[in-house]
Amino acid sequence: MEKIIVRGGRRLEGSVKVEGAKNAVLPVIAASILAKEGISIINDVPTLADVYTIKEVLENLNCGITFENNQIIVDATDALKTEAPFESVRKMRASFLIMGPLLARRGHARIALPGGCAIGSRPIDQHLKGFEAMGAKVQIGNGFIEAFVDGKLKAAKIYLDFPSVGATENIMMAATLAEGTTIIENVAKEPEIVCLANYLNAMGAKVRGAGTGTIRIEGVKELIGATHTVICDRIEAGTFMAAAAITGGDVFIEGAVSEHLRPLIAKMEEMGVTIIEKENGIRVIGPEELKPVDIKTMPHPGFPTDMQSQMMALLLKAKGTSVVTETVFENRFMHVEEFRRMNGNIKIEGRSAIVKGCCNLQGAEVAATDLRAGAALIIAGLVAEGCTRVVELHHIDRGYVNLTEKLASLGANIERVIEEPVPVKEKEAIPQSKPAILKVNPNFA
Ligand SMILES: CC(=O)N[C@H]1[C@@H](OP(=O)(O)OP(=O)(O)OC[C@H]2O[C@@H](n3ccc(=O)[nH]c3=O)[C@H](O)[C@@H]2O)O[C@H](CO)[C@@H](O)[C@@H]1O
Ligand SMILES: C=C(OP(=O)(O)O)C(=O)O
Repeated sequence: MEKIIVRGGRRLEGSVKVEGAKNAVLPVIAASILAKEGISIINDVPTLADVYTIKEVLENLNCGITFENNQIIVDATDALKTEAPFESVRKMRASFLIMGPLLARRGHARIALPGGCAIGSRPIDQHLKGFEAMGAKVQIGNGFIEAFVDGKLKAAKIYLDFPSVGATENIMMAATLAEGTTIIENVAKEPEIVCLANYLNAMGAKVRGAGTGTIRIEGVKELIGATHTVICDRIEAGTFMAAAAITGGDVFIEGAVSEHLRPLIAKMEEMGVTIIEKENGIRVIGPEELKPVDIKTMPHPGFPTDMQSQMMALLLKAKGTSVVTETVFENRFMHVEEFRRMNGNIKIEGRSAIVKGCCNLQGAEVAATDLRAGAALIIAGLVAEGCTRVVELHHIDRGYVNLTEKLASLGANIERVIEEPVPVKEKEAIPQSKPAILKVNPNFA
């Protein structure tokens, strides 16, 4: 079984470079199928499992797509198929983002229902409400969602019940080729929405207001392929900020964009972390003692849910009690049980977690319950006594490129290995601190 093994106690120092953002590149790749003419060149694409998944989804739709040297080239000019099977949607919910572009370009899409996942049930009602308002007929059956439109989608005024990132993106993409001007209100304002709007506009779309609460999209006749560079990953940047801070380290995070990280910077400063904002990144200097803070996750520009678990790791080392409230996903506290294995003192009360800091974290065998939880357990492992072994690494590979290597380059004692299960009898003879490491995974060596 593959594991990441962290031995706590090292201070992180040095410089680390952030990749292109997963949550920006996935909708951009989905949007590339809107181009009936010309190719799209997408730069700074991270080599993540999710990127390979969406590449496969596009290949199955009959797109030409190559991925080399962090660049994706998409040729969607041939006739597109309009069906995405369960396999691709099951692996990654963001596959559903092809629904809007397919409806706009082909007037039909049949996509397997995404289903729930570890962090919550994650319905798609707001996406569908938008498509229906634009004239699509939607039906659900046999595990699929099928949507049709007679002729072209028609512009509509749509008010989202919640500023859903995915619904904003899907409806925005669908509206680019609709007849008339669509207005979407109460939309998500995340930097990834702005990144997608910029790409759509480079393709010839007329999208205005991305980054504010209302987006207006004047439909155009057709879109052509364009070149686009995706923004830096603010969540990967935030993960390194937390890792630097918890070890009392001094790390420069190259590529981190301060404007995208305001809520995190504010909370870290409240905790006593020194943040120096530079043009090409952020320097983070951890204090000797972290102060407790309360956190409530909210849509952007509120505190990001995707940083909640990494921040909880940090709060476990703060001197005092903090309250973390999760308002975006109903079930995003799965990591609490894993922190408890590491001697974390956390109590859940409804949507809040009461974190009693300054506990003596201890290394343990723990499981990544989602990609950010995996990163959070590694962060806790950096300061835990002894050895932390993190399993279920496929989650981490969805969202982080070479996380182990990057942390090791900053001085962490961390490695990714394949360990074979030790038979029960032998297990008794092997001391816990010496794992039976058979080989280091060559892909991550
Ligand atoms: C690939 C990607 O970009 N993923 C991000 C995106 O996910 P995603 O786009 O799935 O997240 P949403 O913003 O849509 O979801 C936020 C909340 O709205 C609810 N909801 C959403 C759609 C809908 O039709 N109905 C509904 O009730 C969800 O269940 C959830 O409780 O934004 C999340 C919130 O910042 C991040 O955690 C994810 O990392
Ligand atoms: C929840 C996340 O991603 P996704 O929406 O792709 O599951 C995340 O990036 O933390």
